[in-house]
This record gives sequence, structure tokens and C-alpha cells, in this order.
Amino acid sequence: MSSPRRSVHSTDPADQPLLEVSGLRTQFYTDRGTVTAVDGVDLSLTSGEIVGLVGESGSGKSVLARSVMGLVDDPGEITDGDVRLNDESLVNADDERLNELRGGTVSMVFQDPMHSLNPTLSVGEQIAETVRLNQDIGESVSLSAEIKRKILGAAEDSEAWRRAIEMLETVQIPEAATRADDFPHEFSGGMRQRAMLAIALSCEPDLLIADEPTTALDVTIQAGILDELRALKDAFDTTILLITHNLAVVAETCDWVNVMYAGEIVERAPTSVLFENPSHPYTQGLIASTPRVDDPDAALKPIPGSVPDGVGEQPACKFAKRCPEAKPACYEDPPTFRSVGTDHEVACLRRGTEAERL
Ligand SMILES: Nc1ncnc2c1ncn2[C@@H]1O[C@H](COP(=O)(O)OP(=O)(O)OP(=O)(O)O)[C@@H](O)[C@H]1O
Ligand code: NI
Repeated sequence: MSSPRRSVHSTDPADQPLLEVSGLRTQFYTDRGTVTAVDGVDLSLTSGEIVGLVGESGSGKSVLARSVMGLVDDPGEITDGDVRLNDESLVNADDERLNELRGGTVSMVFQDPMHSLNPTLSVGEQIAETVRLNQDIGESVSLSAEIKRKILGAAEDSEAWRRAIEMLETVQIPEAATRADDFPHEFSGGMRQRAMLAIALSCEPDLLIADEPTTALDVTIQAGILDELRALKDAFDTTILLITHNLAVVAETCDWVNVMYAGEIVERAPTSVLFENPSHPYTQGLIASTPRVDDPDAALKPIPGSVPDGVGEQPACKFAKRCPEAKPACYEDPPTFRSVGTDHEVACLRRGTEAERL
């Protein structure tokens, strides 16, 4: 659904985005100094959209995702800005509330599946557990989960187990009924990633954050998972934030794309617009450095240099040092977003209307 971007300032509740990230800054206090991994990000997701977040390794995609979930690793913290889900602040929410939301409304597939599965429980049991928790949260406010489990006992357990197998089938684990008894170490990397997705989907979340959900998978299974994400969106109006450095995955799956560089969003547009008319020199560089599906033999032009590490002073435009179009002003004047087409915004002094453009 490529609905036009809705105004953040609209007073119509139907126009409110599901997720609204504003001015978000996340920093880590390390021996090297303070690392600013997310540096003033604004992001808005409307119900039923699949929104892509792309950028080179180290650009801050995972930290942004973890910040939204309230799961920033030590020694990091959110130092500025807000994350609002259905207009409720998550930055100010307590752990109890965050846990409640993470079990149902929001769920995340982490980039590192081995560290997010419990090694001591079978894969099926872990999915069944999520199903049970989700039912408890969804159905009962008066009865504690513990009591409810005792009363409902085996019947609910077998229902949760059946659902767990169904979810493993959904993410294309072969012989799901047998493999459900396996422990995470008995799964391949790709299967673990799919198991993580099964757990995330079994919450039937309103918002799914999927961090590189297909990276370890072969192309056929990758396509199946992407189909699954689209089907999920259609069936439940699930909003998905899809993080990847694979532009082909974005092109195929997302309604919108946000391009992230050194902790900042530098360009956003509907997917087709972004690929037909990339504007930011960084986006243009990313596309030129990626193999083309339609012309796999075309010469690739890597972007020279690398993503800054987020420590110390940066030029006003953090891409300036690597940018083929940089002018002295790019080092001095911070770029703000400019419109370069319908729903198409870019943070670059060298873009915009003739009057704006450097
Ligand atoms: N726990 C941490 N402590 C210190 N710095 C961190 C920590 N986690 C992330 N960072 C730093 O934050 C920056 C952004 O990292 P992040 O993992 O978000 O990048 P990414 O875009 O997800 O990259 P990739 O595509 O490789 O997954 C990097 O400079 C990284 O070193
Ligand atoms: Ni990452």
C-alpha cells in the first residue's frame, strides 16, 4: 500500500502513524570516546506499510532498531528524542510496559539469531511459549498467566504446540513436526533465522522489526520469506520495518525506503521513486556499488572510503569526505531535508530547488 506520506502534524487520529521516531539519538560510552550511533533520526511508519532501512555496515541500522524496542546494549543509551507507538512514548515507558508491548504489539527479528534463541529449550517449545504468552496477554487482564495455565493446562499447551508447528511450516522448515523437537544448535544458521521469524510472527504483532531477516538464507528460501512478510502485511495489516543492506530485497518488498548513513537518514522515498531517481550522492553510490539483477555483468563502482566510526567531530554533512560532489559549504552547513519530488526528500545541500541548491 503506497499511500501518500501522511503529515506528522495532522489532527485526524486516522492519520496518526503507528510508529513515530523523532530526533532520536543513541550513544555508546566506550574507551574510544562517545560513539553516536544514531544521530537525530526521524522516521514515521503508517499501518500496513513495509518500510525499508538500508545503508552500509556500521551506519546504525541495528542500533536504531534496538532503540525503538528499548533494547540498547550496554554501554549505550538513548540520549535524545522520542519513539512513539500509537502515540505512546516508548522512551519513557517502564520495563513492565515495554515487556508487555514486546510480547504482543511489537516484535523483532534480531540480526544474530543464535544469541536470541534459548539454547536449552527446543525450537518448538520456544515458539509455543510465545504463543501462550501472547494469548495470556491478549485474553485476560484479571487472571494471572500462571493461574490460567494451571486451569487450562494441557489443552492450551497442545494448541500452542500445534500453532508452533504451523509457524515452522510457514517459515518453510521442512518436516516441521519432527524438527520442532530440535534444539537451536541442531538447526543450521538459516533455519535459526527462520525460527526467529516464526517466533516473531507468532505474536501477530502490529509492528515487526526485521533486522537482516534473510541475509543468511539461500535465494529460494529468501524469496519465500519475503513472500511471507508480504502475506503477513496483507492478512493482518502488519507494519514492517525491514532492515537490510540488500537493495534487491528492498526493491522487491518495500513500499518505502529510508537510506541511512552514519546514524542519519539522508533520503526517503517510495521504493520505485528511489530506484528510478536516487538523489543523495550516497544513495547513488550505494546503487552503483550493488550488482544489478538486470545486468549482473555491469561494472561496479564501490564508494571510496568507509563509514565514520561515530566518535569525535564530523563535517556538517557526514558524507562530505566521500562525496564526489562535496563543496566547502558541505563541511560547514548541516543539510536539512529538501523535497525533490512527491514524497521524496533528501538531506543534501547540492539538491532541491534551484534556489535551495548549492
Ligand atoms: N554495544 C556497542 N558498543 C559500542 N558501539 C556500538 C555498539 N553497538 C553498535 N555500536 C556502534 O554503532 C555503530 C552502528 O552499528 P550498527 O550495528 O547499528 O550498524 P548496522 O548499520 O546495523 O551495520 P550492519 O549492516 O553491519 O549490521 C557502529 O559504529 C558500531 O560500532
Ligand atoms: Ni546491523
